[in-house]
Amino acid sequence: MSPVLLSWTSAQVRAAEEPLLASGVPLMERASFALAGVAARELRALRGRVAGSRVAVLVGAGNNGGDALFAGALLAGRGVRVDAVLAAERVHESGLAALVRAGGRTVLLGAEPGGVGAVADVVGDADLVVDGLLGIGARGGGVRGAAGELVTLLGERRAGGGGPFVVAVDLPSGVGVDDGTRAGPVLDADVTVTFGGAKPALLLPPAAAAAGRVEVVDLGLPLDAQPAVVRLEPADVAGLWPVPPPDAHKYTRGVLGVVAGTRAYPGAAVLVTTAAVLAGVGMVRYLGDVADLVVARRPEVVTGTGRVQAWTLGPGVSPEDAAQRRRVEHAFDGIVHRGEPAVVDAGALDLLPAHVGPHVVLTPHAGELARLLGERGGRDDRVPREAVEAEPLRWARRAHELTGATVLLKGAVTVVVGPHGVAYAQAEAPPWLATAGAGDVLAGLLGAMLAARDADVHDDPTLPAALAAGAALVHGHAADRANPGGPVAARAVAQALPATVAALLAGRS
Ligand SMILES: NC(=O)C1=CN([C@@H]2O[C@H](COP(=O)(O)OP(=O)(O)OC[C@H]3O[C@@H](n4cnc5c(N)ncnc54)[C@H](OP(=O)(O)O)[C@@H]3O)[C@@H](O)[C@H]2O)[C@@H](O)CC1
Ligand SMILES: [K+]
Repeated sequence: MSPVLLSWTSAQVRAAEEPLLASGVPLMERASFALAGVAARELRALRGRVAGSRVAVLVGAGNNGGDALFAGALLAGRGVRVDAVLAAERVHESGLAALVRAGGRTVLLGAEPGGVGAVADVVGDADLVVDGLLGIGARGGGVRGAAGELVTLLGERRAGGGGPFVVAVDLPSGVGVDDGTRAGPVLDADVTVTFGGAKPALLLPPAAAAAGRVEVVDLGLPLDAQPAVVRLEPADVAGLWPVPPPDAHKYTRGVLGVVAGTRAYPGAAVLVTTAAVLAGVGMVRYLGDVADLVVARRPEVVTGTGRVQAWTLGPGVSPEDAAQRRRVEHAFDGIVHRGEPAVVDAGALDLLPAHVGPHVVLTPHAGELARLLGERGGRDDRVPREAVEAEPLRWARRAHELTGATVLLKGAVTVVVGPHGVAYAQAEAPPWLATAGAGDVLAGLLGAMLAARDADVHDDPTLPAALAAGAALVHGHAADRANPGGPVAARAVAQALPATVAALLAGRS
């Protein structure tokens, strides 16, 4: 078992398994053995024993159902009472034979007196459910037919706090495998045992929330293509963070220009500059109307124009404010003509030039992304905020296509897309981080990273996406460090940055 870091699409997984299957490698045997091991471990945790417990196995028409049947057979062989619910007339033949041989019982969904409701009662009374309805062969749109009804009934039980522990086979059934959508009945899981490598749905919102804890079973698949979606882990931060060399001085560590805040929203200026200073940028140059307040709060900040390596533009800026608007537009000059990297947030999103490069990182939330798509795209791009939330990867990609920028879409899981198909999904943010000013801290933190690594950003157009994902990770960890498991104010998140970065660099986080 390894942590979930990389995910591959169903097509990539199929391509990787093909040569192994052709040479007779028993992939299903390995998969179902590992699956049965996880189920047995969970039963022991739940009931204190394996033998004598009750497991319901949900079996779809494909190989996902085959995995579940073989695992069911192994569990039956260990004294578990196994009831297999067959959701299709034809299921994996040798899996079914193995289950029956081992003493498992079967019910055919739809043929039972009492209908789906009666089957839901049997399943609901089990200690543990093995969900083998759909795997990478799922076509999306949720689980269809009677199995979909069963999934809905089981979901209602879970929502009511009841219902058995669910172990999903490969994926929670019903999710969009490659796009992370949940557009119909989905069986939410406590644990997902996924084979070969993770799939995008296990990392991407909104589907990822259905997966529970994800365990990857290594099947030795030759997955050497670029992963579809990546999740950075804490150990990756050291490779991204601009650790100063011994001969560093403030200019080599980067100067970040900040256009943020107005008299009406002065707090954003303080939060952005505080975060950038505490993230260790060489120098912050603040441009705006609340310089006195900024300097009073952060005496390290300088004011007035001058050379910068990167920009953070937009927090607390209203495009109607003529002076701030001019400063943002002036900064875009350097960004477009000299290639200075930039974070473009909030009010500056409305002032973005028609086309920029991936050295510009947009940091919208779903509502802002919907607005940007509506203004810059065609008729099909005019979607409400809810559509962006339902398919964040798709719409972040679309915004990248339309603008050329790297896009960091904020949410409970933050999605980042860049050029050449790179995509990240970071889930570190505790729900407490959904608070005013948290985005300003992220914008300052990411600006500091871009300022210090501006030369590398010129050389590698995919680096801003990695830095943005790294910033999201650091941001989430800082919130946790500021107040583990409880409410947190944006300023406290900024103040936690130095210790958070030190812990991540030392491998203590
Ligand atoms: N990767 C690996 O290395 C290994 C992979 N293995 C396992 O194989 C799994 C993939 O198996 P698979 O290809 O047979 O597809 P799977 O998801 O079981 O079902 C396809 C069936 O479902 C149906 N169906 C589709 N959408 C539907 C919907 N919304 N609602 C209802 N039905 C729907 C579809 O019907 P159709 O739409 O075509 O009419 C078809 O009949 C994989 O996830 C893993 O568990 C391991 O055994 C070994 C190692
Ligand atoms: K499944």
